[in-house]
Amino acid sequence: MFAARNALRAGLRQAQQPRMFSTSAVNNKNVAVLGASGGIGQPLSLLLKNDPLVTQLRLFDVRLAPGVAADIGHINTPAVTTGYSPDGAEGGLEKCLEGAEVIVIPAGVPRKPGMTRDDLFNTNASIVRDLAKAAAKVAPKAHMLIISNPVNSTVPIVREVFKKAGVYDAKKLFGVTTLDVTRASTFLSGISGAAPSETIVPVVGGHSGVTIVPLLSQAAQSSSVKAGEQYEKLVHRIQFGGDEVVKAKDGAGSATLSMAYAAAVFTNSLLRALKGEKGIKECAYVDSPLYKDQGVDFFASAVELGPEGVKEINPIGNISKEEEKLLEAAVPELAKNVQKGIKWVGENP
Ligand SMILES: NC(=O)C1=CN([C@@H]2O[C@H](COP(=O)(O)OP(=O)(O)OC[C@H]3O[C@@H](n4cnc5c(N)ncnc54)[C@H](O)[C@@H]3O)[C@@H](O)[C@H]2O)C=CC1
Ligand SMILES: O=C([O-])CC(=O)C(=O)O
Repeated sequence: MFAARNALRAGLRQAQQPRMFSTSAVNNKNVAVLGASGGIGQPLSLLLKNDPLVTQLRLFDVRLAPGVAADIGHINTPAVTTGYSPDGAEGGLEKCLEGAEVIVIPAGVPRKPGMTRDDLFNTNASIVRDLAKAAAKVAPKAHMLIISNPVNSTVPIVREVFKKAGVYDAKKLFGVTTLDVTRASTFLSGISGAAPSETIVPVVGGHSGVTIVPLLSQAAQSSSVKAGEQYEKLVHRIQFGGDEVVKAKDGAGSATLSMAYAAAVFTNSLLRALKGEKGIKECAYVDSPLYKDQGVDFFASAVELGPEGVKEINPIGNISKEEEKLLEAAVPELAKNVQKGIKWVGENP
């Protein structure tokens, strides 16, 4: 009977431990989420509260952030959670950003059916610019993780804001493209039957339609995909996975839960690298030399993360003829997206 009771207690104790991310290291990381009350922001904040590497969790939104923080703050994990709104008692955006080491930005409007990510530019460009301005002022050394679409253009906007403020560090700016990698893994494992955790597909380029280039030939399970129709359908599904969710949500927005998961995974990888863990790689959209000669200042590829952020940008590696064609289509489109962001913020500083 005692044995049974002890087992129950042990089980409960285990159930009460924060799970999902593994680490036992002591840490001290201050993470801010801007746009924390939204479809992505809320589950992302929940997942970050469950990440033992986060010790301070600062939530900002133009609405509801103190409420979200009060709710999440009751979870018995170490992160001390505080909510900030523009006119709240805790102080506004700048107060939220004080001391932030990692700033994750899912603020902005999502797509509705029939829209492209680029259709969000007019609304989201100024939201991201203003949040970046505050970050450049209050937390200039923070790592910036940009989720707001169109990522291909919002990330260059953040760079220009930081450059103008004289605080730009290319190693610390990331467009979060982890959802593309997550989808590629899920969809390929659905075909091959291998565990998703063992199905790793680098996805390079950018984060919209044809700029999303899955390098299926580099996955261990690549031979399970038949050349021709099956390959083309898989590539299309990875490139347009976002549309699948937008259509299914039928006007109520785009991917939020899978995106929150993907951003929490990326943030955890970065936090582990910042505290010195070696050999951590993620695909991310970064200031990259790979296609700069073609006007593409930012490009997603596998990046080794280190204590300063980007440690090394890996080359694309060996790719198939099909993937070469996908890259040929992606690069000019990406160049346009990058230049659009730079031009806009130049005219709207
Ligand atoms: N990078 C990626 O892979 C993905 C990016 N996204 C993008 O993420 C963005 C957010 O999507 P959802 O969370 O679904 O939208 P949502 O509308 O549910 O949430 C956005 C939140 O941003 C807040 N917000 C608006 N202006 C703000 C400001 N100036 N400061 C702080 N907060 C502000 C809103 O109050 C709202 O709570 C969209 O642009 C969407 O396209 C979505 C999925 C994947
Ligand atoms: O499709 C969208 O608009 C949201 C997004 O970026 C994604 O789900 O990949």
